[in-house]
Amino acid sequence: MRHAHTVDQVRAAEADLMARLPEGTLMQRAATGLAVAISNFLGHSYGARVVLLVGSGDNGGDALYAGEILARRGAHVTAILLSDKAHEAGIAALTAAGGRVHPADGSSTPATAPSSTRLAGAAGEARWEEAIAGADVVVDGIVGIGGRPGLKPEALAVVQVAVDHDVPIVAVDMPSGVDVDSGETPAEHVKAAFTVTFGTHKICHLVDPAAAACGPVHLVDIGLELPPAAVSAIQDADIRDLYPVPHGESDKYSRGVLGLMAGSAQYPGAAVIATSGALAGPIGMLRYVGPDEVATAVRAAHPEIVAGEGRVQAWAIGSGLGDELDVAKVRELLMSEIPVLLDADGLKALDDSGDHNAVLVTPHAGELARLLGVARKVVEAERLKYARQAAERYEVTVLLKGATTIIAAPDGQVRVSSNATPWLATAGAGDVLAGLCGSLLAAGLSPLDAGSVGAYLHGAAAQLASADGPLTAMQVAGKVAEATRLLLDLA
Ligand SMILES: NC(=O)C1=CN([C@@H]2O[C@H](COP(=O)(O)OP(=O)(O)OC[C@H]3O[C@@H](n4cnc5c(N)ncnc54)[C@H](O)[C@@H]3O)[C@@H](O)[C@H]2O)[C@@H](O)CC1
Ligand SMILES: Nc1ncnc2c1ncn2[C@@H]1O[C@H](COP(=O)(O)OP(=O)(O)O)[C@@H](O)[C@H]1O
Ligand SMILES: [K+]
Repeated sequence: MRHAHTVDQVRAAEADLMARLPEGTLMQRAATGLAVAISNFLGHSYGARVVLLVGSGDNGGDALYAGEILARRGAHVTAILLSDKAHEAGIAALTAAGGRVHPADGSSTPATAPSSTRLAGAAGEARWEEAIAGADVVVDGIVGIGGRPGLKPEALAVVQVAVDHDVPIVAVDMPSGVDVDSGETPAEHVKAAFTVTFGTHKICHLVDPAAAACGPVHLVDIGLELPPAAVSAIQDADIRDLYPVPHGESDKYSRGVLGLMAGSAQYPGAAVIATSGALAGPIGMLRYVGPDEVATAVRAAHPEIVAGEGRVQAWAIGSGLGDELDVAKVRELLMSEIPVLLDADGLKALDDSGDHNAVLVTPHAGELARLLGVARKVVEAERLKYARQAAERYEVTVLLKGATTIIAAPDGQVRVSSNATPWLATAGAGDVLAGLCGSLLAAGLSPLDAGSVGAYLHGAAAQLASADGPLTAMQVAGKVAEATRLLLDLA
């Protein structure tokens, strides 16, 4: 897993470590990692044109010290101060290494800047706009974990010049302006080509919409000792750890039997597609329960299935169920010992009485909004918050679908999966996911593991099916086995 911590957790860990190290050590570690990442990105340091956007805090300090390192390796480094306050020692270090310092108001000397700044500003001739327009890279050291969401007008104006001239922006710790602890982006923010962060990931690196503004995230180890993560992102290696691989003693029953209630006269295809997803998962057998004509269609597409009720280890209920939903029956199943996955129409059977065993629900933002009685766009803007809220209120594990899929358990654990391709946003893709996650539940995984492994395999299969082009839901299902094989290293 890739772990993310809250700002409070990071500050506490930093305070612990700083108490044991000489002053400035952590910032030097951060700045060195940042300088290395920038020079790797550029392919060279000598002669590179680097512009630093420097805010009032230590995030700007990181940028200034990284600028110093790059300047000593022959880069032309210009710092633009966006605040009257800036990291004085960092400014002194940069100017001593030959870097230039400008205020953002177009003059060459900030009236209230430290004396070291004024000297350097007088030496620097180029106006800041020209410096940005001609830069190979702009370093966003405006704000870090101490930042409030949004950019002040002067910062926005400077960032806009970089955007207008297509200059890539490297975010220090995170793109300035995003909400660090929620991944929300309620106001203007930087959109980075990549992000260099320190000590641990922060929630904004893993949760959209902020995650999308980070680009690839490089983690620099600065030696922090951290508590359990607030949010974790599932990775390739986690599939090897969590996937229920059959062994010599396995038979079709012990591998798990899934009961599927999906499809209707109106949406018969959903049952066929969900079955494809389920059979591509780890179960030994699938029992389809639904209208005869849909069962016939499912059997025609998948002769492996068994139609009709029988013993199962989990239920997947809801994809394309339409008017076939039998709320009383579903509620009865929810109260049994058997884990249940609820998707699409099946979500209508959920109540917040807490009278149920292990439940995984798989809504998209619109369905989650209906469950919580809020507008869809509100959920889209605060995805983590609402996934957690629904998990707590309904006492179920919530898998919120989207470019980044969030899986929130009622005990507060949160995982994310972000390996999907936008081509996956196609009708029926959710049915494949419901079948696959149901299959993992039936094979014995907890709702949290079933949701996170299912979402990750679904994303990996979509990448294989897409190869950067269009795909259909059935093609995604058709690639789940190959994705699983690759991730389990059985290829
Ligand atoms: N604490 C440490 O030991 C380390 C901190 N590091 C760096 O320090 C950063 C945190 O530094 P700080 O705590 O100084 O906080 P920031 O550098 O995030 O800046 C906070 C300052 O910015 C102002 N501010 C807040 N929101 C703003 C906005 N939207 N627009 C403009 N100004 C705004 C605040 O008034 C405050 O003075 C980290 O993100 C990381 O880059 C690293 O050097 C690693 C070690
Ligand atoms: N922009 C996106 N990038 C990557 N994956 C996405 C994106 N939008 C949606 N998805 C994924 O596509 C699937 C769509 O599921 P869903 O909305 O339930 O569709 P349907 O109900 O038609 O099957 C989900 O797995 C979701 O996570
Ligand atoms: K930043």
